[in-house]
Amino acid sequence: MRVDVSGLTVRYGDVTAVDDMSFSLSGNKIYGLLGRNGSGKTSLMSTLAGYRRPIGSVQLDGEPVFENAGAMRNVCLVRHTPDAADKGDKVAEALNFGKAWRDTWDDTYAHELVELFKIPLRTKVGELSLGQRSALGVVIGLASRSPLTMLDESHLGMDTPTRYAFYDTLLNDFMAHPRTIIISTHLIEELASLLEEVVIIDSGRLVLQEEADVLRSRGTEVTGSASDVDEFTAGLTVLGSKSLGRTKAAMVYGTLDDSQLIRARQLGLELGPIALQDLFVHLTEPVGGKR
Ligand SMILES: Nc1ncnc2c1ncn2[C@@H]1O[C@H](COP(=O)(O)OP(=O)(O)OP(=O)(O)O)[C@@H](O)[C@H]1O
Repeated sequence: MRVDVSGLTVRYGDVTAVDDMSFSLSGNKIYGLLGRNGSGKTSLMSTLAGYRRPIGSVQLDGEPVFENAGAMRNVCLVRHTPDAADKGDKVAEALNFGKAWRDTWDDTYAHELVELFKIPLRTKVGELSLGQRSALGVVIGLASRSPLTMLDESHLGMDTPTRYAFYDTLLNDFMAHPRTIIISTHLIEELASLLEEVVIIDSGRLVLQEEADVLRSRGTEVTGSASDVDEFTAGLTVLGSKSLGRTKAAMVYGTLDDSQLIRARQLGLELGPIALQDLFVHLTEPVGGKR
């Protein structure tokens, strides 16, 4: 499903959560929506799901989503907890709700996932542990097979092995059933290999939208003897560095030109990729104010 956002603003009283944002997603990819706390991710996704009237325009496959039941049936937004379900409902009832609401729902898959994540079907949603509630959200998101599926930090409560099982499951299911999946997360490195395209927002504004590989290629880790690394990185944008004895590794932002690559070779420096997480930190406003 294609997503077109144009001049979108979301306000809560005096607070502008999304500020005149425009972008398009061509669809059928796994997108990472990255942004610091309070940057507007949830507000943006709620608007994409048609939960609030947009100031500006939000179109899914060329149709406005707000007050458009047909378009909304093609969207599944899972937040931190499965809000589709009443907390007094049992898990099985929550799944039935998903099935009733979504034409693309795969009930057999939903029950496979419930088993995989060991979610007790007869327990009330409100009585699940945090991790089980997160897993239920993820089950609803995946089994919905919605053309636009948005997972808003929905895996946050899962422990590490469960999160890794979720990442594997997500990728396998996406490959079998390509659709537009938008995931917001603060655990960027864990998810980085799954993301095909990245949208970074900050203070309600779009910072960049880029293929994940292209974004990664914008940074380089330079490793070698501390003095050589210092010489090489003088005048470059260094995002951070770490030292071990006389060896130093510095993260450099920006593409290196041919002469810099030759110099690196002359100095015997090792050049490697940089973590998406480090680029993200650089591209968004630091804690405490402007860079
Ligand atoms: N219901 C609301 N009423 C008033 N202000 C709100 C409301 N929801 C969000 N905001 C404000 O809008 C801004 C964006 O919040 P939003 O939840 O969209 O950000 P987020 O990127 O999802 O944050 P986080 O990563 O912390 O979940 C914040 O300043 C927040 O305080």
